[in-house]
Amino acid sequence: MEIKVGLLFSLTGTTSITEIGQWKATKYAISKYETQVHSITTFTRDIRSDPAQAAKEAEDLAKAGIKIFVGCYTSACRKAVLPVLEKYDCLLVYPALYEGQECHPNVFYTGEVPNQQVHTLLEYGAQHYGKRVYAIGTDYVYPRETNQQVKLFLKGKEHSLVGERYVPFGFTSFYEIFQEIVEKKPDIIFSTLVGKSVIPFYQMYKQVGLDFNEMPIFSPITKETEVDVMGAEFGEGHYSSASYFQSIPSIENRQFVENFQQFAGRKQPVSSVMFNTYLGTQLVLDSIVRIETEEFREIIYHLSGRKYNTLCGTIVTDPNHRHLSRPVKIGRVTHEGQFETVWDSEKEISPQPFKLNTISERSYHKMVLRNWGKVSEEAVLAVSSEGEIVYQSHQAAKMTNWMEGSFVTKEMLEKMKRSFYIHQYPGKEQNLFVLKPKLPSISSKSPYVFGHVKTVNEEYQSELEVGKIAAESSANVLILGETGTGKEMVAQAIHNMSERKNGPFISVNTGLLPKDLITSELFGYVDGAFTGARKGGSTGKFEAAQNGTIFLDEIGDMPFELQVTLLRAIEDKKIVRVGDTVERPINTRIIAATNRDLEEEIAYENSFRSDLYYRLNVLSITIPPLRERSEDIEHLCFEFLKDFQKAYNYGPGFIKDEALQLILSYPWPGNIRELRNALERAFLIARNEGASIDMKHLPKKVRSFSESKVNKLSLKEVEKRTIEKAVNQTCSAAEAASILGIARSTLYRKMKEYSISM
Ligand SMILES: Nc1ncnc2c1ncn2[C@@H]1O[C@H](COP(=O)(O)OP(=O)(O)OP(=O)(O)O)[C@@H](O)[C@H]1O
Repeated sequence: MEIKVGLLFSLTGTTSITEIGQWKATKYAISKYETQVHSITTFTRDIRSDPAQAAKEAEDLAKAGIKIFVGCYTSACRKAVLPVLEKYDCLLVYPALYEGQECHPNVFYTGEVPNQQVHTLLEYGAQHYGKRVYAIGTDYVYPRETNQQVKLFLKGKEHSLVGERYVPFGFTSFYEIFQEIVEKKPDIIFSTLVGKSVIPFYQMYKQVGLDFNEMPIFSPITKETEVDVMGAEFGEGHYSSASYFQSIPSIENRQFVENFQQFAGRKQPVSSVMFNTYLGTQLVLDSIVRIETEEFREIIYHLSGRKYNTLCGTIVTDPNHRHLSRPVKIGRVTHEGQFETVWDSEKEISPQPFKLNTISERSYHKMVLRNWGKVSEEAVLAVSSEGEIVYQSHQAAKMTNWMEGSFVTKEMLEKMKRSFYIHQYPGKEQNLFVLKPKLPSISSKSPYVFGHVKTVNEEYQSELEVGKIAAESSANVLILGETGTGKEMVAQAIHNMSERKNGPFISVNTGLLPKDLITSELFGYVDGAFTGARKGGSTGKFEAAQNGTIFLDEIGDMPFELQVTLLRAIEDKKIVRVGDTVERPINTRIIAATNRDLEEEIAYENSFRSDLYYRLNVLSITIPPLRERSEDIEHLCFEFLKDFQKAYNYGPGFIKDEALQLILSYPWPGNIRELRNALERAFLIARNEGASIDMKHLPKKVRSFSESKVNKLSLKEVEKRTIEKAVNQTCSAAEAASILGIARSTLYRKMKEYSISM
């Protein structure tokens, strides 16, 4: 008899580390039949961890007359080939542990289902480590579905899920997740990560200093193959469960491992996923040979209810849903990278692929929600009619700290209403909530006041404490902050609160002055000092600020060669007018400001004198940009509205909720100045209409911001890649900066931001 078998495995792609071993196991099982009278031809297709590729390859082979398939490790790939199996009357041996919830007539399932593998693991974890579980998984069907069952299981046992995170296929940067794990202090970590993400996850576990004796990882997936790739030192002490481990000490198993490694390569680890693949292939080939047909219904019928003695004990094919009853073991990784059995069911555990009272049955349009939640920065929450949280977008989880699967109590709802603006979209089976954080209202938290500057932001408040110290002394002050953050207002407040308050406050923007006029503006000049000089000469700003304060704005823009003159004046407390020889004493407090990073300029650009910097920077105040203190936006808006009402006699005193949300989420690159201007414009238009301020009154770039958020993210990505490319192509930062057309200091800053190294 001639048998053709299609092998659908990912020989490349993120899950290839597991699937290559499965592919070898299938070939090994088939090789056993090659000596018999039957000829078996295999057709291998690399499905590249990609469901669409799996469906395409399966269809191509099915069209060519292949009836028997083995493979499709991920549930996404399996689900993608089901229509092909139906259309061409084919059989798939699906040899991976999976989430259950399926009983397809064309599939023979030889992997473990959650009640066999996951529940046993969790039970063992609770008994030996504790009941608080943190779940981390790859973002696709198996982990999400498995965790739904984990939640049901935990709820029934009064255990708790303290964290639940999903990462995309191939994800590698787990640092932030480990920070969360450390914060939440679970007793065990339950991992359903698949593919290449498994390796950095276990490696980083060790690097961040976690202890497997305190908080081990329990994973139904991470087996001998993955431990081999990550290195035994990273796998050691963690747990998995399966029917089969390479370390099963029987003579038969040692023989099997020996023979298989002779076939597949000496170093090939053997895992349960591979054993299940070998077993499934062997059982199906046995049936075909016995009943002499490739007709899938006949094969299934022949397999149903059969009992087999295998290397891991007795296995029975369930006649109803074609999953296997089997014994299950829990193993802990030794320092040699093998599993030491710490628990053994000894008896078979029947498969229960269908959980009762499933959450997913109720989760209407869940996939749509999930996809939306991924691309959107909105905080989206779906709550079933019974009050269960059936879905949270990443943002929502971050904001609420709630868990999927938990129930919203009355208190939680109250708290939600206090903290968020809630847009509710009622559905048939569940309600959708979109949450937007409310800022603490002005009345509930009175702002910190420093002159005319008010803030509820704690970081800014502690900076302004330095302002109070400055007001009580005569020390020079350097104010740092982006344009429009209110540097001049802070300088004015320091002056007004100081003992010089009755003296003048003179503001000079050194950045705006023409280079050849800076000295005469600051220090004055005598008659005939230069062409065009006013008759009788003129006093400069320093003298004008006598007994008061001089505010030197944009000090970072002052030409390098003039900085020394300024330094001398500060050190000697004397000035000489241009064209004069007489030294005049000055009693002026200096407050300087800049939006540039002077330390970087000193270090990398050599465009600012360090001695001047240290003279000016006796006390420094850094004003956070508005995007980092969005809690200040609401009260600023209302202060501005009051100012405008006074200035224009009347006008709107309110901003509609939706417009306020937009204002709160916009990053305000021009800071308070931009906010004030935007609001003044909105005030005037709304005033004309006799209405409150609404979305339509805001400037277009503010209105279009929320739609462009996703693009903005990718712009950042593009920026990162461009810098990486320039850095990789060149040998020095100077060269890379010149290719990019940016200052070297900017390049260093960006490289730091994106963690790029030379
Ligand atoms: N705390 C505040 N409360 C109310 N208005 C403020 C506040 N801070 C700044 N503003 C307003 O924002 C605008 C910009 O402020 P200011 O000129 O002090 O900023 P700046 O940082 O010195 O700007 P630049 O860097 O461009 O010189 C002004 O209209 C000012 O009135």
